[in-house]
Amino acid sequence: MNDPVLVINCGSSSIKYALVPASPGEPRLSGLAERLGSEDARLKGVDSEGRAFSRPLHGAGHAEAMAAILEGLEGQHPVAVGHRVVHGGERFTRAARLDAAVKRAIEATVAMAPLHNPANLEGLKATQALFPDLPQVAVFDTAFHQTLPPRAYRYALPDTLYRRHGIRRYGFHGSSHAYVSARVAALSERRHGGWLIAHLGNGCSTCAVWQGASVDTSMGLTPLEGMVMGTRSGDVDPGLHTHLAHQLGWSLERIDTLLNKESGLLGLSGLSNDMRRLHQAAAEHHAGAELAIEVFCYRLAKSLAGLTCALPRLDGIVFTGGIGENDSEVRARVVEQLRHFGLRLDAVANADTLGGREGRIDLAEDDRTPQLWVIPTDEEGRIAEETRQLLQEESTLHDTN
Ligand SMILES: Nc1ncnc2c1ncn2[C@@H]1O[C@H](COP(=O)(O)OP(=O)(O)O)[C@@H](O)[C@H]1O
Ligand SMILES: CC(=O)OP(=O)(O)O
Ligand SMILES: [Mg+2]
Repeated sequence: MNDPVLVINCGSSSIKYALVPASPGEPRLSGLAERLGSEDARLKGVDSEGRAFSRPLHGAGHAEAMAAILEGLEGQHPVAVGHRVVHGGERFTRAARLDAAVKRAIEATVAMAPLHNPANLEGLKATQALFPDLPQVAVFDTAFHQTLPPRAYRYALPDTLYRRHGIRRYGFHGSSHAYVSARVAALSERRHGGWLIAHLGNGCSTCAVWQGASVDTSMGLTPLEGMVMGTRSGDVDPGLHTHLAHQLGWSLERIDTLLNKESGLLGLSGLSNDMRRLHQAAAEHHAGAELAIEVFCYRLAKSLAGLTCALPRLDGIVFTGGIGENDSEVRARVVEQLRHFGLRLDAVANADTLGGREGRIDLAEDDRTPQLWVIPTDEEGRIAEETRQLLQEESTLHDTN
């Protein structure tokens, strides 16, 4: 493998990794350490011979899991490490080399991404200890959305909260929205027009992209705002907090846990945060699962309809993430609820586009009907690319000085 970049995406209870080679055609080593901190912790992935593996990690935390991941990468020689960092505040409009000041800035945003940034910092620490000589780069989820205009990023709150405390919409899943919007512009003759992206994984967000730049997005100050997610509520009445505190005596910590970990698909269904499981249960008429899927689709359609206001022209909608890439039923239901936009779903292509395949799923024949696309996201590829770019620019700068 030539000059690969090791990409680390440290979540609250998992670490995803990929060794991304310089040439796009070459295979990648990749995997996932999941359920960290529990007895069921496991490491799964694909080894250098392309064989799938899965082994227990028995109670491993982030540091032990990272050591196990690196053990599996023995004999590989990454040239750099690119880290996904979820919150970069207003300071980071692009990737940054990890030095002490950048680390302090990431620490300062922990309060705004409590599920994500502490885990990202754990990942940084572990890889720096294991790879002290490699350049490490932070690639921020928020950076792609730094092009939002004030009408999209300002909340209707007193000015000082923004000016002094940075309270505004930041938006997340930037590497995914950036990759997918660039990919659809390369695939469609409509190029860098007006696109809506629906990133539907465990976290879900929508984004309006005009001429390659993010102009509005559903997530906000934190990755809790917007759509229904696996365990996150998305939008609720902001009066809910006071209501729960006054009427039920709930603490802020309790409310935070409710909204981040016990809500969304899990809360509505009372069953699972996993969309596949919900479809199985809905097929057996589980009322909670049916309701969870219905609310999920309706809220997604509503979010996409709202985001059309951010675009001078709607060229199309792209679905991505585990649900967006695989769930033809969710796609069909969302498209049906957006019928006012004249969308025409190709039911056969929709049913066939699964399992990491990209393609168009509409029957639009004229140039006014918005197109519909499925494009598997590649956050790791994008993070590796940005890491490489930054290091190349730094070395060019170095050479000319
Ligand atoms: N074939 C499928 N049909 C429906 N949903 C799926 C399918 N495969 C994966 N998913 C759903 O995708 C979600 C996870 O998405 P993913 O992008 O892998 O998450 P993450 O945000 O952790 O990267 C889960 O809700 C899972 O059930
Ligand atoms: C920001 C965010 O929601 O990320 P994830 O989907 O990885 O939880
Ligand atoms: Mg994913």
